Amino acid sequence: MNGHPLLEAREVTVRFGGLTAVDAVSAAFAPGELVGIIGPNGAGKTTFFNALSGVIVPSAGELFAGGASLAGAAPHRFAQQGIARTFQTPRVFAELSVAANIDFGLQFAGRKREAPPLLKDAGTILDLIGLSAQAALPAAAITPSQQRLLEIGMALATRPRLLLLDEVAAGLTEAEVEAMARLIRRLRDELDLTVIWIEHAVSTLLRHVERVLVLHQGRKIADGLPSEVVRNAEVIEAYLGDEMVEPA
Ligand SMILES: Nc1ncnc2c1ncn2[C@@H]1O[C@H](COP(=O)(O)OP(=O)(O)OP(=O)(O)O)[C@@H](O)[C@H]1O
Repeated sequence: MNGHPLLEAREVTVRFGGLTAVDAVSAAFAPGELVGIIGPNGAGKTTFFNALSGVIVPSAGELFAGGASLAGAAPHRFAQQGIARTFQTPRVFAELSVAANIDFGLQFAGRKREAPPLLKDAGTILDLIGLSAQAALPAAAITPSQQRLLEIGMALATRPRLLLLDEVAAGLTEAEVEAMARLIRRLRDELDLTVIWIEHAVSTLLRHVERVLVLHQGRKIADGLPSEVVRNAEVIEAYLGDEMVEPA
C-alpha cells in the first residue's frame, strides 16, 4: 500500500437534516490493525461505519483507500478496495443453505486477489468460522449467533483487506463472545486483515483490541491504547449515565 493507510477518514461529517451524526471525524487505519470503536448510544458509530463502507455518502470530508480518494464512489468501489462489513442485524439469505450464502459472497471475491488457503472455497471458509456441520441447513434454521458467524463468512468470502464488524458479539453468551474474539484475532493474524470492530459491550472490546476510538455525540473524543482511553476524563464523562467503562 506504498506506506499509505489502508483506509483514511479526513474530517468526515454525516448530517441527517439538522442532526450531525458524525462530526468531522478523522482516523487512519493501517494494514493489520485491530481497532475497536466504542461510544454511548447514538454516538454515531454505525453511521461512521456506513460512511467507511460506502453505504452512505458523507455530507463533508473525504475517504481515502491506499491514498486514493473515494469521493463520490459507489459502494461496489469500496468493495473493490477490499472493504467488507457486517450489519447490526445479520443480513443472510434465510432460505438459502449456509454453504450457498458463502457461495454468494465468493461471487464478489476480487479476481485479482490471490485467495489465502483459509478462504480458498466455501468448505475452507465454513471450517474457519466453525459452521461446516451446518453447511446444508437453510440459514433460517441456524441460531442467531451462528447467523452472525455466517455473515462474517460471507464478508470473508469477498476476500477483503479490511473487515468492519458491527456489534457481532451482541446477544451472544460469554463463551460465544470469547470464541468470537478468538476468531477475530485469528482473522487478523492469519489473513493479515485489518479489523475495525464496533461493540456495545465495552469491557469485552477493550480486552481484545489494540487501539480504540471513542465517539461521543458524533465527535471523536479519544483514539489510543485501551489502557489509556479508559483513563481519559472526557471518555469517563461521556459514559456517565450510560454505562461505565470498566477497567480492561
Ligand atoms: N438514517 C437516519 N436518519 C436520521 N437519523 C439517523 C439515521 N441514522 C442514524 N441517525 C441518528 O444519528 C445518530 C447516530 O446514530 P448511530 O446509529 O450512528 O449511533 P450508534 O453510535 O451506532 O448508536 P447505537 O450504539 O445505539 O447503535 C442518532 O441520533 C441516530 O438517531
